[in-house]
Amino acid sequence: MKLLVKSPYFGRIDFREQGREHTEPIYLGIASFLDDDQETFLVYDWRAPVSSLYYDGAPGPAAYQTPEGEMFGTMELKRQFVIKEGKIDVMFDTGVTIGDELLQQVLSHSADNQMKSIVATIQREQNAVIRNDKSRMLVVQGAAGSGKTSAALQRVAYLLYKYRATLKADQVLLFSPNPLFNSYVSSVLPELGEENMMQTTFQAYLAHQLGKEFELEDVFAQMESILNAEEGPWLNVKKASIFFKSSPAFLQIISKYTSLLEKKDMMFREIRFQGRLIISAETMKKKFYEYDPGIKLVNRIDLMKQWMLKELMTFAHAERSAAWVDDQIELLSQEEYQRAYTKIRRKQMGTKDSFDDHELERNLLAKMIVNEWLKPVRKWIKRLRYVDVKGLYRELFRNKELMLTLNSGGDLPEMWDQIAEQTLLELKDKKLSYEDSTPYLYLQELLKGFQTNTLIRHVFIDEVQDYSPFQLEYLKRLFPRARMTALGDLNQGIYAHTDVLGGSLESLKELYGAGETEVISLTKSYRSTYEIVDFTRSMMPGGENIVAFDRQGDLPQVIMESNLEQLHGDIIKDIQQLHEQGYEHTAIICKTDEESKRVYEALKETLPLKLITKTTPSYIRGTLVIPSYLAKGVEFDAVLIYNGSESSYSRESERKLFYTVCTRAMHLLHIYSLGQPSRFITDIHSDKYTKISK
Ligand SMILES: Nc1ncnc2c1ncn2[C@@H]1O[C@H](COP(=O)(O)OP(=O)(O)OP(=O)(O)O)[C@@H](O)[C@H]1O
Repeated sequence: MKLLVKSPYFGRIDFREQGREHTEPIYLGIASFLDDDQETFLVYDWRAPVSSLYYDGAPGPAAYQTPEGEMFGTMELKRQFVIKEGKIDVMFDTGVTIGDELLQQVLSHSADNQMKSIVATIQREQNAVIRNDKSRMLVVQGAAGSGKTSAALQRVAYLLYKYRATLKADQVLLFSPNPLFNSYVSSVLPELGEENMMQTTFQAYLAHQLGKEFELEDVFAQMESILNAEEGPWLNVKKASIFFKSSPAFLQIISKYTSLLEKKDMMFREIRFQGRLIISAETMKKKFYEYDPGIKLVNRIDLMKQWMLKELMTFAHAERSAAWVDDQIELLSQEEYQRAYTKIRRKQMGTKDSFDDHELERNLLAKMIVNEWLKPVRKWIKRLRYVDVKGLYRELFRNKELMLTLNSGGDLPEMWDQIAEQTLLELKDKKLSYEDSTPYLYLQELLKGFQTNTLIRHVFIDEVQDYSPFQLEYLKRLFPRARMTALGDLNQGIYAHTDVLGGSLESLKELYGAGETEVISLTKSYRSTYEIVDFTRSMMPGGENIVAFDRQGDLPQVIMESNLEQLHGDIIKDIQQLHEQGYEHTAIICKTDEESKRVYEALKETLPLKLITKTTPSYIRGTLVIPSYLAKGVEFDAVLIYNGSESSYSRESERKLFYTVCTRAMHLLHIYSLGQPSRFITDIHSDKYTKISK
């Protein structure tokens, strides 16, 4: 209710139902508002069935879906309002779906460090994304700035409204590209009067599962090492390794591997206590293969747990008479002894044992001490740590024959020996690279049982092009009861593994099957001015399909600098001018974290800069210095590319990265270049940008 005080509604449609004389004015707002009679709607929630008329239809014959079926009639008026502090600011009558005037107004505003809701100006194709609730998997492929994230968030609000009796905000989970992005989008749902959905990153999930055992490389560290690497053997091996380990083929290999392990070659970790062997790996292996081969691998491993706990009990029993136990009893302080005494008495209550007998007392204390000392071992067994996942994963890279068999005789990557060597070295150091983390986790779960989450009903994956097929398959298994909404843009696939998606998000259909998947394309770009979209789309093959929203601005500038001092001087002047012109939320986008830090250090005395790193908790309003890959998903009034030179952006694999950073600009794009500009720029027709040589 409070939400409506300042701005009670943003739209009005006059609708006459078929066969009726009376035309009803329908006001739309971010929530419903009823008259005192509690029956008459004065304002309809934007998510109500009738509200879809506003988003989908133009004046004339119109229809909308109701739970009882389709309602036909005529829309006689469609009006848009901007109401601020309870006063009508502007008002338009529109003929087309949603008039461009209001959108023009909204899009000309300044950028912010937090995303805004778009309910007043949702476009028809975005509405289709928001209200889609039929398919198990909804794939949204959309150009940069086409409103994918916006549509996703309004969709969450829509689902929470439509299924309010059964769906709660904590049953909806959004996977964001990075933790910063979580903060960027976290204001939208509260602005719409809804509780926020759960948010996480894939990295956070990996860290939760594997972070204790390994030093994990995160995706940003992987990116940083690739971007900073010189062309050469290391880079080639790394790329080949990423490509292979992210592919569906490797997923198959791991599945086959576990089938093979059902028959032979399982590996276990022996159990020792105080340096003494309790159960050897060989004994465990023997036991494992003694179970009925018809029993599934995971279940056999679980059966082993019971057996091992029993073995441990036998061991514990015998251990009570060991000399070290007597030593420990001697070492008990008066206080500990008293505590033990009370504890044992409590346990012994009602039995005939008493603490009066000296031998019995010793036995009871011994039992307690041994149990206490063996607690970690018991926990270790209960957590199935005896399964040697690391050894088994290592084996895949140590044993080429095995790998070839699992790959069904297919070719391994050309640089297999180097890939294997590199992987083994890292494992030895207890390190797990980003490309190994999901496969490793997958193997672990196949062996120990999948930890599924059945609470979550809707999973949203933003920037889905940044996930490997392997990771997506993994998420599908992790959330067996959830529907999935995947939003992405292949042109922004900036990570090395993203090529694996094979050039089309259509391949995502394979995840749940074409019958259960719907793909919606958003081709119109709203974020940037016409000039910026026209420039950036020229960088990408197929970019001509991106439609620019007609909001005029300056041509992008490409400023060629001959030395560092001059570059820095011009950037300082530029930022100062932008501030004077009222552009407050701007970014100097660098290629890497390393470069960002250098630029920040060089300019921070003169400019009020904020450095963004992967550990920064939230985006701040102001002038940011930010590495390319952390600028994903967000936007700025003006973007200054720190060095868009040929020496900095020349690898074909960096084209998408360059495109992604340039598309972060809403109103102005200034690309600085130390020396010759990147080929990604010079390939573009020169009338699409202003070239300035300093
Ligand atoms: N219908 C709309 N009405 C008003 N603003 C909109 C609309 N659609 C998109 N926008 C604006 O366009 C900008 C880009 O939207 P959004 O970030 O959702 O796009 P995206 O497709 O996720 O972009 P990218 O893939 O480049 O990160 C935002 O400022 C958003 O508010």
